[in-house]
Amino acid sequence: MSDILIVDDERDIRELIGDILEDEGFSTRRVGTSDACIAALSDQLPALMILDIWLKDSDMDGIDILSKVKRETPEVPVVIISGHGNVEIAVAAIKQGAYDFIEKPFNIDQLLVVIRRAMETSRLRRENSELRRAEATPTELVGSSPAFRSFRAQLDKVTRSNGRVMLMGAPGAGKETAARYIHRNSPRAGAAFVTMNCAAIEAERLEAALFGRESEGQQVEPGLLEQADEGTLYLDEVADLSPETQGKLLRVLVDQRFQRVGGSAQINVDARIISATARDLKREIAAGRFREELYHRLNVVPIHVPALEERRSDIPELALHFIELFHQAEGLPARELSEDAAALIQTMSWPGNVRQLRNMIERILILGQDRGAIEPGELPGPDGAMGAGSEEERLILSNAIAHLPLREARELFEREYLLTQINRFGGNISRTANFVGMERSALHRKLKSLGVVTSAKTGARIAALIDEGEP
Ligand SMILES: Nc1ncnc2c1ncn2[C@@H]1O[C@H](COP(=O)(O)OP(=O)(O)OP(=O)(O)O)[C@@H](O)[C@H]1O
Repeated sequence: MSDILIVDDERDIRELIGDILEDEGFSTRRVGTSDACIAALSDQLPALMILDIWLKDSDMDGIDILSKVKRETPEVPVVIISGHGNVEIAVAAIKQGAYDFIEKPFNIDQLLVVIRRAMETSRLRRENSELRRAEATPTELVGSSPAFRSFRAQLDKVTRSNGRVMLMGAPGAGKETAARYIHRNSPRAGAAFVTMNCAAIEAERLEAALFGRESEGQQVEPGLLEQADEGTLYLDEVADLSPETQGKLLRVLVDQRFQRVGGSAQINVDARIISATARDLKREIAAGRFREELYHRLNVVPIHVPALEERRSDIPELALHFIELFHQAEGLPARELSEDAAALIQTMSWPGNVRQLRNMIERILILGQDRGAIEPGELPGPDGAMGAGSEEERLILSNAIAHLPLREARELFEREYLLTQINRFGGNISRTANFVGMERSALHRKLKSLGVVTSAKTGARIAALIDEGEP
């Protein structure tokens, strides 16, 4: 049954609204002050709140309560009751996130219509966001470059064990995605995957968040560790834990059990811990910012998550994957990637890694053409590109290539040189070939042999061929 919290300082109005709603099959809780309202909210979140703007004998008025609710639990829809002549305030409340307002004196039908609509909208919004979350979480890890395959092989190995894993990699490289992959393919897949962002949590709240809370006569609030029982707890950005919270976490890892805040019983849980960091923890330890013992406890199996620059040939395949994802989930146009665009995106710099690529694709699909292949002109300009070949840079590179005796080093420079030139010519293979004095087909072959994919569709196949050709 849907629970509605009614907040009004006038008893008659509270009781009237409450009785009407109960007749309609809703359950209600009724309070007259801001303190009672806050207590009711922390006791249990309602499905909807009806809130009077003016509250006598209260520390907070309706607008203060509204902003607290929208900040802390935005999923609870709030319908404002305003007195006659307070419409301006009610409109301001809507701007702050209230769903709608009803003006006193109101008629019952109008009240019921607003409430039913608010409930329906909030249900749809909840379903949509759950759907989106499910769709935004890839069911597979996309990538077939040698670097990515060796990374995936390491993940596959640890899925079978139960050991703690530390994922180290640049922002947006796919650490959480990798952690979810491990969980989903492990014997723990049937239980929860719970995440805690260590950078976002304050030291005072960590204990309650991690261990939960209980008090006499009140409900027990299980913490993240308990929620992850038999499943996996993902600790994101562990390097950002304050020294104090590092100590607390270490204690749990050592003792393997804990007490809820306010409770006395020892609780044992079986949660696998996977942690992640974008920072160099050894350096953090040397600088005295991270506890070495915690590092060793968490870092049982270290896995490096390769940045996009270490696996450029995966970029077109990932771009196509995101086009398909946004097409399926959001109805955005299902476009192709032109050969030139596929070449160009491999030369760009991607400090935000897969997330940046994903955002770029989303932006292009929203703002760009409705159909046809994505062309280099739709990609971000030189600012988003790798050092786009100044004349001086080109000379340095070609001199280096001309004088380098070692084949491997020569290939490396050649690759960088060719990438720079493709970038400079906006991904246009013909113009690049012309400039570097090669036939177009020869340039294609050369790029393939250097691990640069010139066709998005065949990208995976080519990467596989290159991989097989490697020692
Ligand atoms: N191999 C992959 N295949 C498909 N999608 C991926 C892959 N790796 C990452 N993504 C997508 O890229 C985005 C960023 O990935 P994720 O959140 O896992 O990165 P992260 O390294 O945990 O980021 P942060 O450093 O900010 O915590 C997500 O939308 C994720 O779905």
